[in-house]
Amino acid sequence: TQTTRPQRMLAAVQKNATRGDPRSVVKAIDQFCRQKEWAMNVGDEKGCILDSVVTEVNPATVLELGTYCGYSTVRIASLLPPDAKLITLEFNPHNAAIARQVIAWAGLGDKIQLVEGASGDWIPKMKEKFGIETFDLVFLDHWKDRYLPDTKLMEECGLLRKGSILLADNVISPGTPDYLEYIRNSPRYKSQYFRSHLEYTKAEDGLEKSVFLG
Ligand SMILES: CCCNc1ncnc2c1ncn2[C@@H]1O[C@H](/C=C/CNC(=O)c2cc(-c3ccc(F)cc3)cc(O)c2O)[C@H](C)[C@H]1O
Ligand SMILES: [Mg+2]
Repeated sequence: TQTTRPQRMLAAVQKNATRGDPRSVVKAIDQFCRQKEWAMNVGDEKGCILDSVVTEVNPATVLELGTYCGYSTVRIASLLPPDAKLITLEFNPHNAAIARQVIAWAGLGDKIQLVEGASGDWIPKMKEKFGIETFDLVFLDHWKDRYLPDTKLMEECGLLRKGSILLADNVISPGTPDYLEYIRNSPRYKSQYFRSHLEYTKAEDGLEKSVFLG
């Protein structure tokens, strides 16, 4: 029977990456997407911007919205300090199952908590279920029309503190107009656009980095 793209991506990781070596997992997925099949991972070019933000913030707590196959999950977790925690939300069970295996192959299981469920349901439970006070860094990469409602929900749930960083993928392609309008005009955020390209293509895309001012 026909395999899915996430399954083929996982097979490429298991074939070409070294167990326990997160950067080789990232490299294997990028090669698969460049040489075999495009997939909506943040990719190598925007990934370098993501790396620089993660390194600069050096977060103890990270939330990722939209795991998909775990590419950015592994990329972020590979740069975290020893006791840091990354919680990633994925509501599609098939994607979650693939991502768990990608994360395991990278050997990052103890840094990453993959929660299978919808952001709207789980953001309000972060404190009680995971003992999280606030997030130092949030990476938004799920459905583009959910960036704004979920950001407002995180504000309401007190999950952002003065200095928390929001990093949003795809603010140009596919685009997140309502989120950009809000975050760039709100006095509660200071935003910066990092121009880049849509993963594995020459089309424009970029990441919006926003600091919550409290
Ligand atoms: C109500 C649920 C909300 N809460 C949720 N809670 C938990 N998990 C959620 C929630 N909403 C979604 N997810 C999961 O996150 C993933 C979804 C990711 C979505 N990403 C894109 O659509 C995209 C498109 C392009 C693109 C660009 C150009 C093109 F031509 C084509 C494609 C590029 C990109 O870099 C992109 O990230 C995953 C598939 C999905 O199950
Ligand atoms: Mg994306």
